[in-house]
Amino acid sequence: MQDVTATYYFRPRADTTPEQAAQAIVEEETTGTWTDITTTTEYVRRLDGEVLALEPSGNGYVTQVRYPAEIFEAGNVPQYLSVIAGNLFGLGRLEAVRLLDVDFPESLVPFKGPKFGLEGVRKLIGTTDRPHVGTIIKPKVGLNPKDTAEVAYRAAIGGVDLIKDDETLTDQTFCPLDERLQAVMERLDEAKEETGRQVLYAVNISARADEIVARAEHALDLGANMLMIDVITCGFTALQALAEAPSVKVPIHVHRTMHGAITRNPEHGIAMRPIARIVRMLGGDQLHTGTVSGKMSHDVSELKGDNLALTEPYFGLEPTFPVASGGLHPGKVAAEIENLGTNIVLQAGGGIHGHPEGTEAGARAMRQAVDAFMQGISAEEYAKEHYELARALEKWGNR
Ligand SMILES: O=C(COP(=O)(O)O)[C@H](O)[C@H](O)COP(=O)(O)O
Ligand SMILES: [Mg+2]
Repeated sequence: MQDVTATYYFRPRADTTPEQAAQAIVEEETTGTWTDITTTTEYVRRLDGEVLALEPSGNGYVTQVRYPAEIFEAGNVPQYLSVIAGNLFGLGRLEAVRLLDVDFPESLVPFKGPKFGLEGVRKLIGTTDRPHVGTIIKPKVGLNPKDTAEVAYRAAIGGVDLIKDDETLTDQTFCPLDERLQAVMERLDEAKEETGRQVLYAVNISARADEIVARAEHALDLGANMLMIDVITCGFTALQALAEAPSVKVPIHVHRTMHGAITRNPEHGIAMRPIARIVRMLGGDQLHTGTVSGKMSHDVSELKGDNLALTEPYFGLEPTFPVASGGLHPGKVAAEIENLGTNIVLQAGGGIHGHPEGTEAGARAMRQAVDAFMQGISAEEYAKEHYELARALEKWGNR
């Protein structure tokens, strides 16, 4: 397809037929408006949209529509979104509408994608096939730089591959970014001397758009080996600016805080799928897409498709490493890997720092749960000879 196709679920208002509703979407987003107009000339007609398919689904309908590629400005993602996910959400003739997926032609994917991606991050850590284990420093706010670094050190000694800031921690006075980053990197160097393993630390540089690249460069000067961005609150182009900056030579970890306002309602909003595609196009090396068993609301079949969108061949772009996070602990590891496969970053905040014997033991327990799965042994069985895992299962159970 040379053009863009988008798939929507919708429920029409009582006085509107499904055909009229689908047509209202394509007209609003292409050449039409609510009434006939006198300014449409013949040459404009080639930019009309088209309803390609329409069928009943659940309480409403699913439609696939075609938007001519020419109405898009290549490379301008805010403009893409204004078409595929713009005014249509407010149309009164639709009681609810949800963008499920979008398919762009190659001409509209002039992006370079992830600089590292799944394989690049694996190379940095030195893994080939096992899931990565990450931790979010908890409490999410409050610790000073020294204590943050101590928690990071403990997690690194315990065996995590990745340590990250939480989404609300940026550069507040209780834990200034410079001090925190320097302290954490120093302690991670210390851990490396002891274990020989380099651990990534994703420092959250989320900030106003016109400052984010400078903040990233400053963090890199201070030794950052990974950057983190809250992509929905910062905006997609903030990610693009970071990923495309020649000075940014470390992977970018993408958190999706606020996505629930957009993705969660099964009848209205934007599914995670288009967001995942856009984050990959714009250069996110790792992206949160959710868990099958964690604390955040989730839909397993959508999640599997979202992770596929991050990893399947797509115009030669590197795959983005999917991240499962939110309410995970060692007892949940097997279910996550069974459903999501081994190309996954499994993150635990509470599930590591809540271990009865502390962060280091918590990190060991998570790694042991992954090792057990990779060896085809149940967590319960493995726990018989792995004390930290046993303690974790005792506290949280094995599911
Ligand atoms: O801090 C956490 C999880 O902490 P914990 O491990 O203590 O629950 C993340 O912000 C959530 O994963 C976000 O959810 P999502 O990944 O779905 O965006
Ligand atoms: Mg968080």
